Amino acid sequence: MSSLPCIAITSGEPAGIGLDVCVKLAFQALPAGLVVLADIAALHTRAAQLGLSLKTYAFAERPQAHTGDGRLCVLDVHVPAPVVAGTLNAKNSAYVLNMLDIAREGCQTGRFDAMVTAPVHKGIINDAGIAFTGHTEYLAETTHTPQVVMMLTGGGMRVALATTHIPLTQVSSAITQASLTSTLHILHHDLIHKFGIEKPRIYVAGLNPHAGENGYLGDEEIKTINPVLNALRSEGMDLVGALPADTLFSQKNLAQADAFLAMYHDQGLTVLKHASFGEGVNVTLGLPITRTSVDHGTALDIAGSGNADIGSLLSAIHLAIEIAHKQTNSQTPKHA
Ligand SMILES: NC(=O)c1ccc[n+]([C@@H]2O[C@H](COP(=O)([O-])OP(=O)(O)OC[C@H]3O[C@@H](n4cnc5c(N)ncnc54)[C@H](O)[C@@H]3O)[C@@H](O)[C@H]2O)c1
Ligand SMILES: N[C@H](C(=O)O)[C@H](O)COP(=O)(O)O
Repeated sequence: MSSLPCIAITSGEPAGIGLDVCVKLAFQALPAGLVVLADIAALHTRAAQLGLSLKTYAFAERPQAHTGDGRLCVLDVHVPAPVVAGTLNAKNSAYVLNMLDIAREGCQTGRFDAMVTAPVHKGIINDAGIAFTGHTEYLAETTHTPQVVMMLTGGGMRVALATTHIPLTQVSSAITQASLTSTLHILHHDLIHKFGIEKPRIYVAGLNPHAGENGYLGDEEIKTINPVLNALRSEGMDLVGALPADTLFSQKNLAQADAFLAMYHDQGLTVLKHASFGEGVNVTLGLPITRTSVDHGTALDIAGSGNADIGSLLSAIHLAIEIAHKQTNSQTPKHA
């Protein structure tokens, strides 16, 4: 990597606010070269709709430093059907995934140092006949990574998830001793290597009310979670729990935890997004590439209105830059 990381930004679902926040990015200085993947005509149309004077230049090998002077470096990806802000069209779903594939391949070949994703709409991709539950699972599958971990940062906390985009009825059976062990290994490893935390302390939630109340309110803590925590403690991991989820995120614990592990999506993300929505970052741990993302969805209700906040995208880019630098430093041979 040159001293200026090259970050690919996928603009996401074209009917959503991904294009809005990418246009707004042209007016923000950042310490990186940025390449926005989007249909260039759709990007200009959205800029005009927002009343912003956007200039673009085509991506060659490395983008120039992103100075916030109203220009964007764009890798043009053709969108097949007309783009209407706020109105989904399943004919454009393959385009959304195509941008992800180009960014992911670019990270794998070293063309890009990291990818940052603007939001996609899971439903419309499925409507197009493509099974899709999220970027996290899609990038795991397309990089042939058996397990990854979703973690969000924001509001002074990091919250990782033991399960991601599955129905609530499947959560209990999806948490096995093997999956939880692997999740904690990935989380522990990436807190050290991507976040520079020497000895991470991880607070782990139970699954049931009051962490199962000694088995009277559910036995996943006794049968699955606590045996895993005990085994990993004997490997040297600093783990606290399994704790009742309702008091897990107390101010006292926030001050002491490097990360929390929640058992399912809304157990953890409700708390984090309450504290930081609009500034948070979603990062996929365990991937062979660096990927961060916004904390919000496609917000079809405000697409094209000018009301989309760019805060989370900026935070996601800053974290991608930070991780890209850390990865480079850890790969640089130390000379005596
Ligand atoms: N990273 C991602 O790809 C990602 C993340 C979350 C949700 N989603 C997807 O987005 C779609 C819509 O999800 P949702 O409705 O649950 O959540 P949403 O985040 O799109 O919207 C929730 C509310 O927050 C507002 N909002 C969202 N982002 C905003 C921003 N940047 N500035 C100002 N207001 C903003 C919206 O207007 C809406 O009122 C779903 O398909 C969901 O799966 C994708
Ligand atoms: N669970 C994420 C969130 O609430 O922000 C979101 O659905 C995006 O997930 P992917 O990064 O897997 O698309």
